[in-house]
Amino acid sequence: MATKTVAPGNLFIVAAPSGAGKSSLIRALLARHNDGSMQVSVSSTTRAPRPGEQDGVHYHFLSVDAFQKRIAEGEFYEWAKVFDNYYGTSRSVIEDTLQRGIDVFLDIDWQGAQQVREAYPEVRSIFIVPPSLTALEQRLRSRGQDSDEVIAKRMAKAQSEMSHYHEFDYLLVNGDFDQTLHEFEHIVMAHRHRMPLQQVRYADTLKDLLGSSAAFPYNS
Ligand SMILES: Nc1ncnc2c1ncn2[C@@H]1O[C@H](COP(=O)(O)OP(=O)(O)OP(=O)(O)O)[C@@H](O)[C@H]1O
Ligand SMILES: Nc1nc2c(ncn2[C@@H]2O[C@H](COP(=O)(O)O)[C@@H](O)[C@H]2O)c(=O)[nH]1
Repeated sequence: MATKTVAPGNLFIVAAPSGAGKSSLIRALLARHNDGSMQVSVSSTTRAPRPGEQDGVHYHFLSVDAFQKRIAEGEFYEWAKVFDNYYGTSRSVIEDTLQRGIDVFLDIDWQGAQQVREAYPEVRSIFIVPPSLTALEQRLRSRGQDSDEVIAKRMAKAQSEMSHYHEFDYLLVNGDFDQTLHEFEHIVMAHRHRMPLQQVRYADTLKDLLGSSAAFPYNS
């Protein structure tokens, strides 16, 4: 019997200065598409878990020795040192997941994004910025999970991280969360269905105008 071939999934990078809201946006998008068609990659890190973070769910928490051993064994698709800790994406998980036709989101920094673009030119990358530095600091504080020292370190790095925005395919300003989520979803759906962004943006209007004859795979 012939085996059914599955079109590979799409790979997306979502990067932002810490606290701009990329994890929240990915989480919200996945909640809207909870049919198993998309997944966020669980990175490995040497950072200490935050309160409530679970090993294998939020990150795979590793010692520095274990992380370096994995670097030497070529287990990471990309890795980088961010805020004095190592972070990396598992090669086998990404390749297997894409192979099964599932879209994968990488919540990674600009250094990792550069490595992924080299390895996988088809990747689409989205950069998220906050509406202001004041809002960024407020978000880091309201998240309530990092010490003043950690927040100061992340704020000190924010502008140099944002200077890489032009390396990305799309830029989103995360002011109003729901609005940004909509824009994020439009980008993802346009890429997934190989449609021009405008066509996906006007999906609801076209559905109203054309009714059931509008062949839209996109449910907003
Ligand atoms: N548009 C928004 N308006 C107000 N608050 C927001 C918005 N988007 C996200 N937040 C809040 O900002 C905080 C930081 O968001 P989140 O953890 O998603 O950031 P992040 O970019 O993933 O940070 P990190 O890189 O440190 O993981 C959270 O408390 C989140 O609820
Ligand atoms: N290059 C990579 N960067 C990563 C990865 N996983 C997370 N990150 C980035 O690190 C910072 C800090 O994250 P936090 O959880 O400590 O707040 C943030 O910019 C993440 O996007 C990774 O696998 N590779």
